Amino acid sequence: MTDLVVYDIAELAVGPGTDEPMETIGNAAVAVDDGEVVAVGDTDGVTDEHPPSAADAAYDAAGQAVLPGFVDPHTHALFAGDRSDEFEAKLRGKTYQELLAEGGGILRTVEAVRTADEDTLLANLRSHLDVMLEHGTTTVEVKSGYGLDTETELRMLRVIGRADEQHPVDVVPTFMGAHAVPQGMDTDDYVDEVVEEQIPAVAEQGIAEFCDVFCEEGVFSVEQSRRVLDAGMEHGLTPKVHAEELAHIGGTELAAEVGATSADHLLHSTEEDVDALVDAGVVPVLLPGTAFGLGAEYADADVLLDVGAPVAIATDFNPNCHSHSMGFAQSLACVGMRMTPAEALRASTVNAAAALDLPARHGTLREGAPADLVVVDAPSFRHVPYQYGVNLVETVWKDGERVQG
Ligand SMILES: N=CN[C@@H](CCC(=O)O)C(=O)O
Ligand SMILES: [Zn+2]
Repeated sequence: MTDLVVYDIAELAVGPGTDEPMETIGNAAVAVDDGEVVAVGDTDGVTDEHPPSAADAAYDAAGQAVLPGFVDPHTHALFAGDRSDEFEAKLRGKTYQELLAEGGGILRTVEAVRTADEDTLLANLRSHLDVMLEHGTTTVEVKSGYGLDTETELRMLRVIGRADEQHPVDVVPTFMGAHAVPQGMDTDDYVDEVVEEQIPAVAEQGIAEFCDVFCEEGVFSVEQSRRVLDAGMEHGLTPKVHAEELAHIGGTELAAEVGATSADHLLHSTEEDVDALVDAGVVPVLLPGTAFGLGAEYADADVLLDVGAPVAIATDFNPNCHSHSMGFAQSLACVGMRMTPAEALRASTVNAAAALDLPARHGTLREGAPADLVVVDAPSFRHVPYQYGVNLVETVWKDGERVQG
């Protein structure tokens, strides 16, 4: 017995092809059993073997496209407070660094998160996950990093874990105690605290998978970042790096050196950095929404794509980049970084899954993949970036369960 058959799909995006970023099948169908894709192909072939009338559920997707659920591999989606006034300050010329130096930016969110109780934080995160799911995201990475002390960092990671249990969207937890330096504290002293107190406590509770660091001019140096990532690895946390966002200081090379799963931002990376990433198998995660919001130049996706790097994109959803939508990230990737819609979809699915070390087939709709399916009310995946500013997502299944629409 088949759990679900989606048939008459105008265009099914199955995953990367041998010679193309995204292989598609026209007039397609997909059959699902036990949360997994069990058959995919043209409608006649699939429905002969898995008749819609005999399935537990069937969906006629005539005129619509079906895509793998989006994987958003870089967010700071757990926060409290409101920083919309900083949006205006930045429009009047204030820089991100100036806001942080004045105790604004991340440090303002830290104040709000420290005083918020666990249930409030959970409600905040769940409401953001709802919006992400409405926009087709079925897996998201969420970082801590607005606590900057052991107690609050642990509280954030507990909330991230509870949200993962309660919400249909899969939530991947990343520890980011080294997101900023608490006000009035010496940076080296704070790195000592992250290394000696926060990381062991996080590891003991087993509540994070990755350890990330803001390797940036005026925040954590390469040396300080290396200490954090080394300590994380000693405690079983896989490294990720915020690299070359505001200036070039060597975060990309550090990511390559420690064998990070991903290096993220890369607005100021050089060609040598790109070679180092590719040689080390580090996934480059580009965050076009951040460049858009900062009014900065976009990352150079071409130089990465030209050497065959598995470019991923993410929303970077946070109070400084308030977008939940991977569709909007795709529009920006196309218009701002000249990626093709097929490259942008691949970057939002299979490559984004690689940025989270997810098992093979995640982010595809091939046989054996998790049945994370998104139906868009348009005839092709190309319409997702093309129709910017609207949400085309109509229906979403997560692990074969209908969770949206
Ligand atoms: N740049 C560092 N961290 C976040 C921003 C967090 C914030 O401003 O609250 C980022 O990746 O964009
Ligand atoms: Zn970030």
